[in-house]
Amino acid sequence: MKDIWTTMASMMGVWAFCQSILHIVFPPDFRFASLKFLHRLFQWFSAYIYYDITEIDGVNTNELYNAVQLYLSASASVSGTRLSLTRGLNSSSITFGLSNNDRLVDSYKGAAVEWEHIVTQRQSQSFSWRPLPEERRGFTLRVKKKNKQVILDSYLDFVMEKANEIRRKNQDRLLYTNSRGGSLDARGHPWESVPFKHPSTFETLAIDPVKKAEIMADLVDFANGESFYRRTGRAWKRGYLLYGPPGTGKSSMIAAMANFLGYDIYDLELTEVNTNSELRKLLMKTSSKSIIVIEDIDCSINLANRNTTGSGANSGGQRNNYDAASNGIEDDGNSITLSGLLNFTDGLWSCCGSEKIFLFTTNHIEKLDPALLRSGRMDMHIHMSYCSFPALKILLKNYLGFQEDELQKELLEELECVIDEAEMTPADISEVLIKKRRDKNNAVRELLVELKNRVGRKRGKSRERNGDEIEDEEQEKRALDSPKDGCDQLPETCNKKNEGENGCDDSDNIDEYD
Ligand SMILES: Nc1ncnc2c1ncn2[C@@H]1O[C@H](COP(=O)(O)OP(=O)(O)OP(=O)(O)O)[C@@H](O)[C@H]1O
Ligand SMILES: [Mg+2]
Repeated sequence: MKDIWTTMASMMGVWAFCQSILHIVFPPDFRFASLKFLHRLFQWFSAYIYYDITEIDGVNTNELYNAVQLYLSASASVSGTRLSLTRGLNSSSITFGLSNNDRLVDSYKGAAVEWEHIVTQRQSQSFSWRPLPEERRGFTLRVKKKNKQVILDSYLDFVMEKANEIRRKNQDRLLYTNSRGGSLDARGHPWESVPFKHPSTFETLAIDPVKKAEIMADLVDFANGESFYRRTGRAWKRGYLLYGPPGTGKSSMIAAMANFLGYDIYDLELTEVNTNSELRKLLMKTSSKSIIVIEDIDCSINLANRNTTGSGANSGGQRNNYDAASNGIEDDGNSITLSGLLNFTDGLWSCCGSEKIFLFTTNHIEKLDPALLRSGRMDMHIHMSYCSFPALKILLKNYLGFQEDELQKELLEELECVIDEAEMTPADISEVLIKKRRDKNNAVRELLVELKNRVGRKRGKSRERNGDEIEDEEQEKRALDSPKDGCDQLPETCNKKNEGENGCDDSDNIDEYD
């Protein structure tokens, strides 16, 4: 034992002596250069290559760092023993992350990669426009040199894509609005956002199940159709027009679509947009995987006829048929045009970003210019109609918890008999069901009474109208038989051709459509 200690002491003495000789013979610069050389030599012979992904790239946040953290959170939650937990703003779930100096092995297309999370204290605060965090964080990615190409070519893109997917899944939907007019926020953004928490889903939506399935299949095809759209040279976007009377579920359908696809909603208030270029800027600032909504499009702008601009379809920013008087706005030539809106939905700018849905709603489809309705702009026209019998069954299930076989057969038959003729909207029916929901059976009976009353009133009115029409016809006949001086015009009759969903008493619509 004593011998061992003596040998070790003498070895350490020799080592100290050699070190002092090295210090004298080789100056610090030389030592540094030789260390660098040794490092290079090591790298040359090493089978691995290392990539550092730091949290802050200069003064900007490195998006790749955040993406890697999210991506690894999916695997870390299963395999890690010490994990960091985070919950982001507007996020409804917790994400896991690697703790300091933890490692995780991943594989991609047969290539194994190793991630290490490295956290060090920042030595000194160098000058910067914004304060930097005290810790310097980063990931080091270790890959075999032979796999370098596959990692650079597609693995990092794959990581970014997966991270976006996880972010979308974890984060609440956002509802954006341009209600600030043309002004921008501090980051130059024209949209304001709030978390979107609308509970409407396709399950709660009371529409014909066949139509519902068709819409859902169309949405799925769209969301999965990236390669199809690329192959056919089409912009990856789709337009839906929802039309029908008030209270038939157009807004609820928008919310259901957003919840189904997990998209954000941009609720575009056209009356807040002053020029075509402002409209374009708004479009440019929308993200992919989003639904751009213009509600009540017929009320937002006069869309009767784009040719009245006298300026062609692509004349963004020029004056048009904006009916300043009827909208109570000074016509100062600073207004959006129909052609601007057409370009917004199907022009070159409409495809900035991708995977976007344009969704317009209206109570009066007949008021819209055919150019706006054509395929490519509004690919699918969805008629939201009065409550049908299959839709009623959905409402009864949702509001009262009734399954179809729980209801008396006779009651169901009676409901089926009157529901179409009563022309009651799902909104009106839900109101009846909400009020009486504590007494389920009574609620259905009350609804039946209400439906029957409506049918009675409608039949009464139609009898009155028929009576008036017969009277009118007789008067007309009498007038023709014995024309009086200065009365050579026929009495005005209702233009059935243009009769909208709400009957023909809306003479304004008919005039404008003609
Ligand atoms: N098809 C439906 N399925 C389920 N609920 C509906 C449906 N239609 C309407 N409702 C109920 O009625 C209310 C009003 O519906 P919604 O706002 O979607 O109608 P709308 O067609 O957008 O009306 P408007 O044309 O006036 O904007 C909603 O809160 C919803 O609960
Ligand atoms: Mg609505």
